[in-house]
Amino acid sequence: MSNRSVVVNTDDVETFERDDARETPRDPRAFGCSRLAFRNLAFSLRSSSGDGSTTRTILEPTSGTFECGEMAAIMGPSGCGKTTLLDMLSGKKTATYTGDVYLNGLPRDQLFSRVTSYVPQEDVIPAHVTVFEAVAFVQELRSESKMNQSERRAAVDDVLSLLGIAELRDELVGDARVRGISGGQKRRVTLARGLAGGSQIVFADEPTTGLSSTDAENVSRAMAIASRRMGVTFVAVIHQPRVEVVDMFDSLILLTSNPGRAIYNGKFAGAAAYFAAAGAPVPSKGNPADFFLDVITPGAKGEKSNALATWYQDVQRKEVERRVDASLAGSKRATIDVLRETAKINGLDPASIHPSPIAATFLTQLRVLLNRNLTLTKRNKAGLRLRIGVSVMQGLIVGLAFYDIGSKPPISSLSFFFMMLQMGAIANMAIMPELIQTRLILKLEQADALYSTGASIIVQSSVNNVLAILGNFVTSIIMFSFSRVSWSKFSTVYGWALLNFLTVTNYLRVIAAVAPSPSESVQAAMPGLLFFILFNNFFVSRATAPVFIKWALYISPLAWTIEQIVTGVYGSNVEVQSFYGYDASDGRTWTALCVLLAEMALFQTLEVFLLKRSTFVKR
Ligand SMILES: Nc1ncnc2c1ncn2[C@@H]1O[C@H](COP(=O)(O)OP(=O)(O)OP(=O)(O)O)[C@@H](O)[C@H]1O
Repeated sequence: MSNRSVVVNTDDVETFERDDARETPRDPRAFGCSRLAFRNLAFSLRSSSGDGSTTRTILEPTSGTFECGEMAAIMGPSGCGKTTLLDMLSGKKTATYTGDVYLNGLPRDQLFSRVTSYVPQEDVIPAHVTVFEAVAFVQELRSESKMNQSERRAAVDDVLSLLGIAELRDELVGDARVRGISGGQKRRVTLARGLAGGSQIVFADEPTTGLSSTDAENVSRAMAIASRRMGVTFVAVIHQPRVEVVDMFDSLILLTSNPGRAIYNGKFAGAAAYFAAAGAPVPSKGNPADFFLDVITPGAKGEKSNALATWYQDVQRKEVERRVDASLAGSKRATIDVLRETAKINGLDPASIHPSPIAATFLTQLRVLLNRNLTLTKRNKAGLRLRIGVSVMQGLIVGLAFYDIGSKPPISSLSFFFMMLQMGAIANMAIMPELIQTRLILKLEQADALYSTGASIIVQSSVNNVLAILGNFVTSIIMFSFSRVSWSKFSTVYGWALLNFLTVTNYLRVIAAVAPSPSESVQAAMPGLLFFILFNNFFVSRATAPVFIKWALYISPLAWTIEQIVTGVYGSNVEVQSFYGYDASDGRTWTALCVLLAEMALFQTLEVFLLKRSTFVKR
């Protein structure tokens, strides 16, 4: 539960010794505590070629258990299925697999993500938030209790201290372009986010990979402290660990590859004796983890992977099955009961814990997301400057090209109005890459049940739309001033241009919802934009369009917008009327308004639908 108050000293991490980790007393009840069991988790890939379909086994059926507060490592050679096993355990695997996972004696339910969190290999945190804000964001959204600001701050500071990053609280997280904290520190921030959410089980994919040995040790030490003090269970995929890192773990699942199979599944402390009994004694010198990996890596000198896999089946498998049976025979608690029990222990009203996969109410989700979005926008000064600069430049270039067009015959100002609409579409294309980049963060956060797709779309589209509208307004004002078209026409022209702008924006957001990458999004948007641009009552009008394609003019937002601008500005001009093939009495203002609003709503709905369905993070 997030109202946990972890009493630690800031220098805990420095003074923390390995033996402390094992002996530090903990009271898991206050923090909530869950156990996990899994039976026969297996994953295969089917592929069809000319000779029919073939199946490649990635991981053979594997079972095991994790007790409350256990530090469990999953190790093995590259490609043996470590991440696959972690993803299946955490419920993050998107591909089909077989086997079962049980939480507290019952099959995983839809509240599983309220008591677990997943720390991915990459640290996906917005660059412009501070370390404190990054952690507070998760804490606030996953919090089960109503805390005031200072309690909240204290709870976040506790977690930062626990992970030894309290002194970084006001530093920006950063990325390749924004100066921020180091890779090892960022790993600890990601772990802090996992813990701040009150997770009882944290799944971590290679939390120490790519770090200096000191950083790797600090990260695993931080996990060990959280595990002992808060009863958090860690299941972590570990690569080539140093002795100091290995020593933090209680248990080990060793897998070999081709295909992925279990070699060992038990206490770390018992592994050496087990390997000795299996005919692979651990040398007295050196890191036992290195030895285990050497001896189970197919192709490595002296490896015994097949013999050890057979040994596992003959000797240890039954014992592991018995552990699974015992775990399933123990007390059975549904996740909602676990959450409510923990709430009660912490002095909260259990009835206030609602059985939804997302802990925060919709209003809280909106508020927290809006706060972050505004903060990020304010801090990204370079981005803001670019937006303003581009808007002004666009206005100046088009304005100069159409200088004094207002004093020319009406028919010649049509291309000016058309360009005004075009500018909106171009400005929108520029923000698509940004939309797609933030989409990855949103998707990962949604997978951790921090907030709903609906809440993120509402906040993201409103903040983006306000900025885009402001930029478009600046461009339009500059263009209009240069054109010297009468200002009395501005509200008509700009009003319709704005509606068109929002419709096209929503169309582009649909594309951004499904496009695999920023560059592909621009390509994918082209056919639709071309359609709008071509069937716009300007290049192709009702007077000139072939009969079989006239319908296009009835669904293109640009066609309706240009018609309304032209009838609004030059309604009684005969030359304009004959060019377009309508007369001023057509007066289809309400129809145009309804078409544009309906398309806007349709695109918005499509975006929500597609974002909910699509899995950008394929596992
Ligand atoms: N959804 C999937 N679709 C296709 N292949 C997959 C999928 N999931 C896993 N694999 C394949 O299964 C194999 C094992 O992958 P996994 O990431 O679990 O291995 P690993 O032991 O974690 O490897 P490494 O240590 O190199 O990260 C790889 O060949 C991977 O490409």
